[in-house]
Amino acid sequence: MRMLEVQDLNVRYGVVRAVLDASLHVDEGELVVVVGANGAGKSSLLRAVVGLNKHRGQIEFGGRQITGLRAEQRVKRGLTLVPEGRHIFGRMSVLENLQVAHWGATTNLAAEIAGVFERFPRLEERKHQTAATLSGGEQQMLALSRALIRHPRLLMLDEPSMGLAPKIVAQMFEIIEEINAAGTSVLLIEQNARMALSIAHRGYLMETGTLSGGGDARVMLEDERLHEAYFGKSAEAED
Ligand SMILES: Nc1ncnc2c1ncn2[C@@H]1O[C@H](COP(=O)(O)OP(=O)(O)OP(=O)(O)O)[C@@H](O)[C@H]1O
Repeated sequence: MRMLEVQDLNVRYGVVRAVLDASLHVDEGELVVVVGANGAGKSSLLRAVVGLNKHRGQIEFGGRQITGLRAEQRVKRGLTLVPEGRHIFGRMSVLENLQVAHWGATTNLAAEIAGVFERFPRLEERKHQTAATLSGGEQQMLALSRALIRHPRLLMLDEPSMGLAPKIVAQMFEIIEEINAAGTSVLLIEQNARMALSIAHRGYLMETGTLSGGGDARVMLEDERLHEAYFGKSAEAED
């Protein structure tokens, strides 16, 4: 079943056309990645899908049009974005961040928090620590947990590897793969193209606002044309 279907999406900021007629889809259970350079329009695409950017085009989620819905209505339907820069509440503790993320949900808070701590024991050790004092990797775990505590149907992640050490990046990708294997559909946006494609089912390439590809991620990994432009940096990081 189609989880997300985006057709002819356009985002512009004044005269800057950040996303040009972009079409993509994510099927239920899929892990799909959009790779591309800095400024290619990847964040603008995700922000439009969740309703944070003005946009033109069609967006269907779970078989229903969501194009006219506001961001909070889209989130209620199960669409969640973990934005670049993480967006956690720095002055609140880990526990408080999780409590706030759960507001309005009908599930049992204690059970949900226990679930988070089972997945991320590191967060339990630091549950009373102020979020701003966590390491980059721990902050990313907290941001992910804040999204997962609401059991999204589609988890969208904007550059989860940003600013993290290579070892932590590898852990983060493992966690994303696990979340997807446990049944959550994932749309991931990454500059770390090699690693992202190595965990994805399918991949798209974004270049100056234009989206292409959409095929098997393993085939993209072997595509010579992508090697020089997009895999160099991640190859260095692995050395
Ligand atoms: N609020 C804004 N106002 C004006 N221009 C913007 C705004 N946000 C983004 N842009 C421009 O739109 C283009 C796409 O930016 P976007 O952040 O979507 O790219 P990206 O692929 O996510 O890049 P990065 O990985 O650097 O975040 C860029 O040229 C950027 O300068």
